[in-house]
Amino acid sequence: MNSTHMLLFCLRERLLDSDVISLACFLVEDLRASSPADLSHDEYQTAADWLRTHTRHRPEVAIICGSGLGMLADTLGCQESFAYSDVPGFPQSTVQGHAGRLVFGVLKGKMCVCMQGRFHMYEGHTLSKTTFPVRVFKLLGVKTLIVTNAAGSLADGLQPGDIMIIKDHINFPGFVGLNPLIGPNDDKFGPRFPAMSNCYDKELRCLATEIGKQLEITGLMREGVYAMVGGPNFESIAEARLLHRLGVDAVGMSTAPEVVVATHCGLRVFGLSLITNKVVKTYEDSDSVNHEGVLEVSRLRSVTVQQLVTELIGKMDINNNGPNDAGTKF
Ligand SMILES: O=P(O)(O)O[C@@H]1C[C@H](O)[C@@H](CO)O1
Ligand code: HPA
Repeated sequence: MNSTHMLLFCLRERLLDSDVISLACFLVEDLRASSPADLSHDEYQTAADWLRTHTRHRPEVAIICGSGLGMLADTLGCQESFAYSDVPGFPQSTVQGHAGRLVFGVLKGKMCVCMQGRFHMYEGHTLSKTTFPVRVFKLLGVKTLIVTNAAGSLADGLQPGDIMIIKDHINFPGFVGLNPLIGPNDDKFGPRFPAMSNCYDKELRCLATEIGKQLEITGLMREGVYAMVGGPNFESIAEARLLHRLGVDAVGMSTAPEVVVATHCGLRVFGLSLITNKVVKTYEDSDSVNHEGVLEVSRLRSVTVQQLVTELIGKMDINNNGPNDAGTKF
């Protein structure tokens, strides 16, 4: 059932009023038109070639830093960094807590590249721009992508400061046709219909849990399902209740498109959410979330996240490309 069918179903079942349906159909079509896979292979290649000529680093692991988690990049040794504005094709970061730098370096003997700041759909970037760096990383020879984000908790067992290892995601924008893979498929990157049932690598999730035991932080860690909503507003109480009933453990405004594109091109993915707030689910609760509070919790826990990611990179088998890799095509 596509989004228009879904809206018509709601109308028939008298779940929504006809004016709301017309407006929603209009918005869905409008959003679809603004986010096709509109970049050519050459545009990714140009960025990758530019980076290859400007650095001698040849990264195997890429890390995307979530809100307030940019200091992950500070731990890299032998650093070389580039402002996004200098790299051909890279969009600009516009969100506080996302510095807008690409940092190359070495962590535990492995060559890494770190995005100090990511791109979000709500900033007005098309989804192909939002996920642009992921394909550039693939062209640079990256095999594993680590995604981190700040997220609100819907699960009773997840408190601010906890770390949720992402087991799976719900890509809500994808339900209404906002998917970075929409448009002509670039077969050089991956298949028209990629599977998403293995997108968060099981071996890396197990390894992270083991590392959590060694770091004595198991009390802070659990696995869960992350849901991406479009943002930029935080959830209404009715939306929070809906997400909770759907089995979502943590909600945020990023990550899913990056993981879809990474899985499409055969990258192995590990994801974690730093829980920065409880999502308000009752009308009696006078709490409300704000971005400054999100950044504060992220920064307070960033050393722990840094230790977990560093140990994970140190212990991961770089030659295991995970179940989605159909062989490198470049
Ligand atoms: O980039 P992430 O997903 O970590 O950022 C989250 C979602 C919003 O961009 C912001 C809200 O505070 O943090
Ligand atoms: O509660 C939240 N909702 C959506 N995105 C978020 N990012 C941090 N916290 C949240």
